[in-house]
Amino acid sequence: MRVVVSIGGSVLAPDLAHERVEGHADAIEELADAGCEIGAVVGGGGVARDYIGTARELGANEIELDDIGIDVTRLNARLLIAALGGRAAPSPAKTYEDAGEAMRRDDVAVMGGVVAGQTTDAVSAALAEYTDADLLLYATSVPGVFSADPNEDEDAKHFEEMTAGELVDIIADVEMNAGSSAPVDLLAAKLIERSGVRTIVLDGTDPQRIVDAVLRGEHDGTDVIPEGTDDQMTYWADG
Ligand SMILES: Nc1ncnc2c1ncn2[C@@H]1O[C@H](COP(=O)(O)OP(=O)(O)O)[C@@H](O)[C@H]1O
Ligand SMILES: O=c1ccn([C@@H]2O[C@H](COP(=O)(O)OP(=O)(O)O)[C@@H](O)[C@H]2O)c(=O)[nH]1
Repeated sequence: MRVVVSIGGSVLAPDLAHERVEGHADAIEELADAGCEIGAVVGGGGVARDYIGTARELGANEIELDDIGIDVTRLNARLLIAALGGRAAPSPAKTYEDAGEAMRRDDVAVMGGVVAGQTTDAVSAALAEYTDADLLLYATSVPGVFSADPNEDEDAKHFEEMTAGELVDIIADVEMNAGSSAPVDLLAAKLIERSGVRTIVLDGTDPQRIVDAVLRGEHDGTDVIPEGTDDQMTYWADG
C-alpha cells in the first residue's frame, strides 16, 4: 500500500521539541514496517508564519513570502529526516520525480514545499497523484474538515464523510495568502477531486492516530470519498 502523509508544521513542529518529531518518525517507521511505501510532506507551521510576517512588514511580495515559507518547510523536513535516520532519503525531495524514485527504492521520501503559490497540502495531493497512492492522509491540528473554521465558529459542523467536490466548495471560501490556514488548500482539493485518491483529514497531534487510520481504518476525522465509488473503504489490515 502506497501512502502519502501530509504533516502540518503546526503538528510536527509547533516548537522544536525533539520528542514530537521522534513520535512522528516512529509512526512512519511503524507504517513502513507494516509494508507501506511512504511519502511524507512536511509543512512550515508557526515558524513559517513568523518569518512570513516579518518579511511582509519588510515589504516582501507574496511570491517572495512563499519562497521563505518553502525554505522553512524544508527545514522542518530535515528534522523528520534526521529522526528517521537511514529509513529516509537524505535530503528533502524538490521534485515529485525524486520523491517517487526514493519511494520505489523503499526509502521514506520526505518533502517540503515545491513552488510558490500553494501550500504543502497541494504538494501532498500532487505526490499522491504522481505516485498513484492508495491513500492520502492529512495530519492537521483540527479533527477534520468542518463547515466553517472551528476555531472561529463554534457552530461549525464536523464532516465524517464528504465528496471531493464538497471539499472543493468548502475550501473555496477560505482566503488564500502566504501563511494562511485551512485543513487543505484549494489546489489540493482540486487535485484530490481530479485524481480520485482516497483521502483522510484528521487531528494528527498524536501520531498514533495516523497509524490507526492507515493500518486499521480507525479515525475520528473526515473521509473524503472519491466520487463514483461506494462508501466502503478497504484498509491495509483487510488484506
Ligand atoms: N472549514 C474548516 N475546517 C477545518 N479547519 C479549518 C476550516 N477553515 C479554516 N480552518 C483552520 O485550518 C487550520 C488548519 O490549518 P493549518 O493551521 O495550516 O494546519 P497545518 O499546519 O496542519 O497545515 C485549523 O486550525 C483551522 O483553524
Ligand atoms: O509548495 C509550497 C509549499 C509551501 N509554500 C509556502 O510556505 C508556507 C508554509 O507551508 P504550509 O502552509 O504548507 O505549512 P503549514 O502552515 O500548513 O504547516 C505556505 O503558506 C506558503 O506560503 C509555498 O509557497 N509552496
